[in-house]
Amino acid sequence: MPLRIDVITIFPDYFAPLQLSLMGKAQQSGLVTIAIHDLREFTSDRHRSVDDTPYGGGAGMVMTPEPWGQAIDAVVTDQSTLIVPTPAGKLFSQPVAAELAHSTHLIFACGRYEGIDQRVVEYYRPRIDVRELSIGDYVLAGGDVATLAMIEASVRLVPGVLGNPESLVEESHQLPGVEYPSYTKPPTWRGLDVPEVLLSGHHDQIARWRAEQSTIRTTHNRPDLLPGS
Ligand SMILES: COC(=O)c1cc2cc(CO)sc2[nH]1
Repeated sequence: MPLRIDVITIFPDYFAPLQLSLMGKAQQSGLVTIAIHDLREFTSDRHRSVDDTPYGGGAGMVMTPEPWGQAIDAVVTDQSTLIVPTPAGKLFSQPVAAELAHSTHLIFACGRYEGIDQRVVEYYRPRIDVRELSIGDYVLAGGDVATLAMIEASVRLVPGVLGNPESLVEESHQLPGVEYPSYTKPPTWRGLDVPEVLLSGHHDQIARWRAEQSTIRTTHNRPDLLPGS
């Protein structure tokens, strides 16, 4: 059963990259089908408007609920998971990507402006799985880039998408923390040598060196990922 993804957005062109590279191949292989929908196709006024001023005042504009209701109703089934990217959401992570990779149908509602009228989430929550997700502690101009990131992170975990599942095995056995540094040919580049141990062929010494490098890097860049932190 291929994973189906429907993206609803006012910027369909943002999703052209999904036709490239790994994401493109995943679609050609039939493992994943991705459809992009222009929210304005679901408006009914002459100006195809999608936003209005916020109740309670405040800066910016809020996306009106009806076009979203029409657009989501056009694709939703009882197997759907509705994902709403928002800075206020739970933090997206590799475990969440793995969950999404094993879903049947994902609907991404890409908001812009100050967000989507909250009643859209309230309306679908009793009917299907609804997840408000952020991709990090910063604010983008809309949910489109967040959706691209979540789709890429999830689709690469769909069984069969990655030609070499070996890289997934390494990833999953990754010690808590960040990855060790990688090197390839040439052995010397602009006077800089590849660490000797990597050319030694001593696999247990290489494994030890890589574990040490991972710990050093994690301590320096991501102490929050160290065990017991
Ligand atoms: C890390 O930032 C996000 O995940 C993010 C998602 C969204 C949606 C926006 C407009 O509705 S702004 C924004 N930022």
